[in-house]
Amino acid sequence: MIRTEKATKQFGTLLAVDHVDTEIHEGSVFGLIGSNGAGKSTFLRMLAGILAPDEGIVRIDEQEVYENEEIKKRCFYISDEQFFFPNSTPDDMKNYYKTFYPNFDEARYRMLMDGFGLDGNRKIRTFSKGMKKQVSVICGLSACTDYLFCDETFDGLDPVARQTIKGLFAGDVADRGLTPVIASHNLRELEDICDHVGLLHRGGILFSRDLDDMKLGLHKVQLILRQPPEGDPFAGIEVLKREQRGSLYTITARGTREQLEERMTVLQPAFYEMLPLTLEEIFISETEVAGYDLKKLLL
Ligand SMILES: Nc1ncnc2c1ncn2[C@@H]1O[C@H](COP(=O)(O)OP(=O)(O)OP(=O)(O)O)[C@@H](O)[C@H]1O
Repeated sequence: MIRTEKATKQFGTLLAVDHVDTEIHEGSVFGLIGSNGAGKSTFLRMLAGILAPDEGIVRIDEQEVYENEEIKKRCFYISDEQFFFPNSTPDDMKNYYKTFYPNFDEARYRMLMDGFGLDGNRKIRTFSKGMKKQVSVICGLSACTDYLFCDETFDGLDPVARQTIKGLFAGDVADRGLTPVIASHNLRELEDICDHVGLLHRGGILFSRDLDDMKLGLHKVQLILRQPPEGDPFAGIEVLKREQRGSLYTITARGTREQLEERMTVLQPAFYEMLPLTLEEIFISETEVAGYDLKKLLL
C-alpha cells in the first residue's frame, strides 16, 4: 500500500505539493487528476522515489520510498517526458531495465514489441512520439513491478494502442495485483479504468474517493417547477452549480439519489430527471467550487 502523510514539495518559494494525505491500496487503479500546474507530476515523482519530500511521509508498505533501492525495484515510472539513453534502441533500454528489475520478463517484452510492430534494434530517436510512448509502456509492463506510475501515458497514443494498453493494464491488475497510478487530463480514459480518483488542486488534494462513491454522492437534476417558488427551492441542499431558464432548473448538487428524490417529492415539479455525471463534470464542478473557473475568460 502507498501512504502519504502531509507530503510536501517546494521549489523555491513555490509550494508544488501541499501536505497531501492519501492511501492507494494494492490492486486498485488510481487516477490522479487536476488542473494544469496542480502538482500531479511532482506528486507522482515523489511516489516513485525520484523526488524527496521536503516535509511529510511517502511510504510503500511502510517503508520510505526515496533512495530505497528495494522499494524502487518494485516501481516503474513512465514519465511524460520520455526518458531514453542518447542514441539507444528499445533493446538497449530493455537490457538496462533487466539489470535493475529482478522480475523483468523478456519473453513478454518480445511479444509486446512484435505485437505493436516495433523494431527493437532501431534507434528510438527515429521513432514517432506515439511509438516512443509505446516503447516506454512495453518496458513498464515487462518490468513486472508491483506499482506502475504513469504520467499522461495515454497522451499521443492512437485509439487502438490506447485500448490495447488499457486492456493490458486491466489484465495485470486482475492477474498479479498490479497497482497503476495514472495522472491524466483524459478523464474519459480514466473513467474506463480507474476505481479510485484523487483530485489535486493547487498542490492540495481536494478529494480522494472511489469513483462509484463519487458518482453516488453528486447528481445533476433537471426539473420544471409548476409555479415560481417562494424562496430558494433548494435551500438546505449543497448546490455546486445552478442554471435557470424560466421554470426549467438544472442543478448539480451533493447528496444521494434518495436525498434528492425526497426534495423532489416536496417540490412536486411538473417534471424531473436525474442525470448521471461524468468524471469530467465532477472535475469541473469540484474545481469551480475551489475557485478554478476559466469560463470567466470567455465572457
Ligand atoms: N523542477 C521544477 N522547478 C521549479 N518549479 C517546478 C519544477 N517542477 C514543477 N514545478 C512547478 O510545480 C508546480 C506543479 O507542477 P507539476 O508539473 O507537478 O504540475 P502538473 O499537475 O503535472 O501540471 P500539468 O497538468 O500542467 O502537467 C508548477 O507550478 C510547476 O511550475
